[in-house]
Amino acid sequence: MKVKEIFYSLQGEGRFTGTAAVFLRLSGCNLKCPFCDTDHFDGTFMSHEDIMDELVKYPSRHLVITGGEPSLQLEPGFIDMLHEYGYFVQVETNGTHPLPQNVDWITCSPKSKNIVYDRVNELKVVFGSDAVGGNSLLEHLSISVEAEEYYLQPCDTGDKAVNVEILGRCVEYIKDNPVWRLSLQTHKLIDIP
Ligand SMILES: C[S@@+](CC[C@H](N)C(=O)[O-])C[C@H]1O[C@@H](n2cnc3c(N)ncnc32)[C@H](O)[C@@H]1O
Ligand SMILES: Nc1nc2[nH]cc(C(=O)O)c2c(=O)[nH]1
Ligand code: SF4
Ligand SMILES: [Mg+2]
Repeated sequence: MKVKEIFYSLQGEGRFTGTAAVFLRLSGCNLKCPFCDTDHFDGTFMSHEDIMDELVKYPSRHLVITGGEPSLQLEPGFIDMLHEYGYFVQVETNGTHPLPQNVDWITCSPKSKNIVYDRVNELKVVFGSDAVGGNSLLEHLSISVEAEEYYLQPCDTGDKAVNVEILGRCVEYIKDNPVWRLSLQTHKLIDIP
């Protein structure tokens, strides 16, 4: 697989915020979101065994596979291998391409109408970027995806004043639509990876 980076941190977003987690960031994506906060372009080709050797150096068995778009590279056999080593496998996906069925937790953050899921574990919608239609991206995309948990994550625009304005609207939106919960990118707040 083409790997951008492997690192150890706390899950900063959504349901497992604050959980010590190993991150496997895979290279490449099929979308070009204008607000994307991640460099996922180059990378190193690694075998499943090479990746496993890196992951087990860290004590947590919560693995977050992200990217880029991990669904473009993940195979069920690799998830089986992770399970044999005791990992709980959470995957961050844009939802445009199916994931192996043996993934433990799907966190879907849609940006396109072409979503292959009717239901995921966690829906995490980026909120408030003009580039994605302002307030409710889901309404903008006119898709419906069911989930166990629903999060709105204010868009990090890189401009503090704009971020504050987006956060204010996000809070008001959640107060009016209480199925949603706030997901802050807490790793950025405390300056960890
Ligand atoms: C970099 S993406 C990689 C996984 C997958 N391609 C996706 O989009 O879900 C990881 C998470 O960061 C979120 N994200 C990306 N750019 C963001 C930004 N500027 N502000 C807030 N969240 C952002 C995405 O929506 C996604 O939930
Ligand atoms: N700490 C931390 N938590 C995260 N949760 C999802 C991330 C991602 O880039 O997918 C991410 C990330 O980049 N860092
Ligand atoms: S789908 Fe995810 S990784 Fe790809 S460009 Fe959008 S936010 Fe970035
Ligand atoms: Mg990130």
